[in-house]
Amino acid sequence: MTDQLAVAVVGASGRMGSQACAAVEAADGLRLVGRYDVGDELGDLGGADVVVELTVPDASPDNVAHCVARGVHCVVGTTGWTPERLARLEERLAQAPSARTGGPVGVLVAPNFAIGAILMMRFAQTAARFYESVEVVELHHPQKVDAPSGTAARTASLVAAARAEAGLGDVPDATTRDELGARGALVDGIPVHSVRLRGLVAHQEVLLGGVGEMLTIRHDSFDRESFMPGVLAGVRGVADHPGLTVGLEHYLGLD
Ligand SMILES: NC(=O)C1=CN([C@@H]2O[C@H](COP(=O)(O)OP(=O)(O)OC[C@H]3O[C@@H](n4cnc5c(N)ncnc54)[C@H](OP(=O)(O)O)[C@@H]3O)[C@@H](O)[C@H]2O)C=CC1
Ligand SMILES: O=C(O)C1=N[C@H](C(=O)O)C[C@H](O)C1
Repeated sequence: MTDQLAVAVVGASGRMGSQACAAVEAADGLRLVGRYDVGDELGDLGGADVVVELTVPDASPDNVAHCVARGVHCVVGTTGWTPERLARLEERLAQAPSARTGGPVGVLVAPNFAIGAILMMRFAQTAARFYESVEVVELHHPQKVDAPSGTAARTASLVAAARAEAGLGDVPDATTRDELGARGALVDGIPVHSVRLRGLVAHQEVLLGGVGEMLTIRHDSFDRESFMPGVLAGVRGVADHPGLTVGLEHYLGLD
């Protein structure tokens, strides 16, 4: 029993948090030691070695700071981690005490835990330099509070970086009037469109256009079960990845 990894979930009553609790309880070598939700005192986190953080963008940075200050590794699925928030977290990690399990603290911020979504982002990154046009369409359940999705924002950033590295300029677009915002949000210059529809879970298309052709890269999460192997991979791997890691791909040999 003692060599089991102790895991606490923050946001434990939520759609993702409740499934993460069940996945941890069912996993070999893991022990669920705490469930925390809004209004709960995080305190010593039940003696957890690793916290899984699945709350809301406004709460996530403080929850993660609490874990880091106590030397507890953290696997973060919550969205809203802007470059500025990530930079502040890196500063905190540089001053963090050693983790309970030995060595420096690790934090994984994973915009998406589903393997297919990680591959979709990687494929889009690879394809980006070959296409003049690219747009991202993300489609989610209507309970989602943030737009665009963390996955879409991350995809757009990765694609924009790949385009810049290849010397591509702005995506072509003759629009001069868009009072209603019909052309979507621009993330690092890439248009991102958010759909909220009853019946959906989490879906994304990356549309890449060239002369006379189009490539569509699509991923669908039909069930939140699709995120759980990634959550568990994060929990098991975070102690071996000190400091800040953004994206589960870095735990999966996709570097
Ligand atoms: N990385 C990934 O693969 C995935 C990431 N997500 C992201 O995870 C996050 C959670 O999603 P989802 O489970 O659907 O959302 P839910 O709203 O279902 O769950 C969020 C939970 O966090 C609780 N909560 C709110 N504030 C705090 C706080 N300060 N401290 C502790 N708990 C708090 C909420 O309580 P209450 O309802 O009482 O306010 C709720 O139980 C979102 O940011 C979402 O985008 C979602 C799916 C996959
Ligand atoms: O809120 C959700 O549901 C999801 N959130 C994450 C995001 O914003 O990218 C991951 C996934 O898309 C599901």
